[in-house]
Amino acid sequence: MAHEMILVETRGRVGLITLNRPKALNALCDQLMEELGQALRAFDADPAIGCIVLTGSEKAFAAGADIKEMKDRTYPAVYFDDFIGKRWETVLTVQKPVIAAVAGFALGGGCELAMMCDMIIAAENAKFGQPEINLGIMPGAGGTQRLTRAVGKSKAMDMILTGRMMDAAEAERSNLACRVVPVADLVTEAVKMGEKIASLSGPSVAMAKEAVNAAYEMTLKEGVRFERRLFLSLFSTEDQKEGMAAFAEKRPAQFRHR
Ligand SMILES: CC(C)(O)CC(=O)SCCNC(=O)CCNC(=O)[C@H](O)C(C)(C)COP(=O)(O)OP(=O)(O)OC[C@H]1O[C@@H](n2cnc3c(N)ncnc32)[C@H](O)[C@@H]1OP(=O)(O)O
Repeated sequence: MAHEMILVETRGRVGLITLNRPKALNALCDQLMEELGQALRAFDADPAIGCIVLTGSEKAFAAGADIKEMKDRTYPAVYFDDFIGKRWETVLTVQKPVIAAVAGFALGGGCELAMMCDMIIAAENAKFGQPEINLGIMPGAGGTQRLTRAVGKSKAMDMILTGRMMDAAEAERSNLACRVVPVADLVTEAVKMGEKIASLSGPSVAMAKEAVNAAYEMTLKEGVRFERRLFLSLFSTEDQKEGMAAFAEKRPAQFRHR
């Protein structure tokens, strides 16, 4: 399907989605979020794709929800439209890993969207923030929860209550980003990481992702039990037989994602 606000391409087994609304710094309007949801669902359903990279421009990953679009909305309108919920959370339903490759501003909903992904690679110029407080609102797409889990209460309070931005080095130090790379290398590095993941067994990658994400929602005991169930179930896959046989035979594994 044709998209106006995102670019969709494939690089080997990696699906690359680029937010492409440069004049508005990739502000996340309803249409953009609909298009993003469609692209994510399509890549998730495509057996030729093993990992997804989501990126923006050099200046902005995304400067948040579209303030001009939402400023005159009423409470009944946002309530009955399930504003945020139904359009924003598709990324959370994707079984394949999603890497956020962030350059420039990742603010408000932009930071929240990046945090909904499975990991964040930051370019050296990345700036993360939850500046909603300056607009007389607060984060509404998971920022108070995911930022707090990532960087801890004190730093999350600092950012959310003052609107202060965090640069890439601080984001890596604070566990918000898994690595920092030069701006010019961002997409190449993210795709390289995506290709590595996509070359591995699809079922084990998807289940490992599910188990790590479960750590946010379960007690340690429940999470370990959940992990054990998934781990044992992988002995029913061809890829487990192939991966272990390849090790024993000292040759590279040929995973078939089943
Ligand atoms: C999801 C929720 C519930 O959590 C809510 C939110 O996300 S609320 C939004 C939170 N984000 C912000 O408050 C950031 C708003 N933007 C800025 O503060 C600045 O634009 C900046 C610091 C990111 C960049 O500043 P600068 O380089 O000076 O560029 P600008 O001239 O300000 O912006 C260029 C152009 O983009 C438009 N723009 C930027 N952000 C948004 C936005 N979030 N929504 C709509 N439009 C946005 C800006 O208006 C400019 O366009 P023109 O007015 O020149 O046409």
